[in-house]
Order: sequence, then C-alpha cells, then structure tokens
Amino acid sequence: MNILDKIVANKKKEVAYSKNRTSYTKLEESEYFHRDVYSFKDFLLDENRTGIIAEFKRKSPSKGIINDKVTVKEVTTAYAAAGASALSVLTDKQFFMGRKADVMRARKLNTIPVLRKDFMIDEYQVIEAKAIGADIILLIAAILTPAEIQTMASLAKSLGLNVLLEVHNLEELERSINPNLDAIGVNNRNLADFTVSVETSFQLAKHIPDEFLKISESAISNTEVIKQLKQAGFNGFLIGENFMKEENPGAAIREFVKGL
Ligand SMILES: O=P(O)(O)OC[C@@H](O)[C@@H](O)c1c[nH]c2ccccc12
Repeated sequence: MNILDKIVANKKKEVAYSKNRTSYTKLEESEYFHRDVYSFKDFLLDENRTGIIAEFKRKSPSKGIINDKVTVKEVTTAYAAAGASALSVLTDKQFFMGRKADVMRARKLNTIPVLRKDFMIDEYQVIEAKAIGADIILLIAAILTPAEIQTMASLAKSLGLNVLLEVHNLEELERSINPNLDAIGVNNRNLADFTVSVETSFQLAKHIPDEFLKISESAISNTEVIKQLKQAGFNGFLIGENFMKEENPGAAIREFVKGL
C-alpha cells in the first residue's frame, strides 16, 4: 500500500468515529456554522496581499516532524500580519499531527480565509469544515472520483464555502474539473511517492481554464520561483515547510515577503 492509500484507509475509520461522536445536528449547532465566509478570491486577488497561502504543519509523512514547538496563535497571526492571503491548517492527526481545534483557533484569531487541509472523502467532513470555522475546503483529485468531487463541491458551495481542487497531472485535471470549483491547485509534490518538481505547475498552467483561480502548491522555497509562477498565470502559492521548518515561522515569512 502506498502512503496515500494508508492515509485514506485511516481517514475512513476516523470519519466513521467522528460521525458517531458528533451528529450532523450537533455540527450545525456550532457557532461557526452560521457565519459569513471569507472569499478566497477577494483575498488572493487583493493587491495589498501576497497571494501566499501560508500553512501551519507540524509534521508530514515525507519529512517527519517539521516543527512541534510553535503555537497556532503565534504562527497564524504572524502569517496574516506579514500579508498572507489565506491560512492553511492541517487537521489530519495521524500523519500530520493536526487537529480540528487548530482550525478553530486559527479562525478565532484571524480575519483572512482559512483552508481546512485534510483528506476529504465524505460529505460529513464538508459540513464539519464549516462547523470548525473553515472558509475553504480541499478536494484531492487523486483520491476521489469525478462524481464524488462534484457532490462534495456542490455541497460546499451550498454552504457558502470555497473549493480548492488539487491535481497532480493533466489526466486528473481533465477528469475532475467542474463549475462548482473556485480554484485549481497544482501540487508539485506527488503524494504517492513524495517526489517534488515545480515544473508540474509550469506544465499544467496553460491547461487550467481562466475562470478558476490558479494555485501552485508545495516545494516553494524562494521568491524567484513565485515571480516565475506569477508570469505563468498563478494567483496563489501554498507554502508550508519553508516557513514551518524555522524556529520562528513568523519571522521567516516576514523576511520572505521582502523579496517579492
Ligand atoms: O510544505 P510545502 O512543501 O510548502 O507544501 C505545502 C502544501 O502544499 C502541502 O502540505 C500539501 C499539498 N497538498 C496536500 C494534501 C494533503 C496534505 C498536505 C498537502
């Protein structure tokens, strides 16, 4: 079994457990369920912001522990203050050391969009994303059928959430695209074997229709690449490790944005 299969197998169990523990009714009673959602597009295209979607990630299957010493509060507020257009917060526990409470905390402390970063396989998680305060959900083409993407994306839209579809190649892009998506993210990391190449973004850019926001995800470690990605038509840049690997991720993003 490759890592993605393991993650999905574990996620199925986790979702079954959550469904048992917290009913749909309970989720809909959450204080965050009834609220205005921040528009991903407005913040990404805001000239006063950087287009960076800055990620809070303690651990990953490819790198192991990245940083388990910092708090959601210090990191996410520093990201936002440095001009991040959105925050990405991992909620997968087993493989990324994330928690749903991390999204709730990021939501409470910040006034920019929050992406719930997880492996969505069930509509329950979409409702849950809204209930914990997320504005954006991630749908990963590699683990979902086109029909599942369609169903989860339209549910998300009906709740006012923004939808980011993640693809890794042209085949995934072509089979998965549908009008309920707001943004297409090209993952430069192959989730099945962890190899990384920003070339993936450059290659796929021209195949993404202009009505969607274009995001380049993973392995972005310098501002030169961002300039090139902008030239190629990208509006957003999802960066995790490059900031999180530092003792002070807030200082790292502040330094980084000076180069933009
Ligand atoms: O830490 P990086 O290389 O900057 O990557 C961030 C982000 O793109 C990566 O964490 C990611 C992209 N797609 C995902 C799907 C699930 C979990 C994590 C991810």
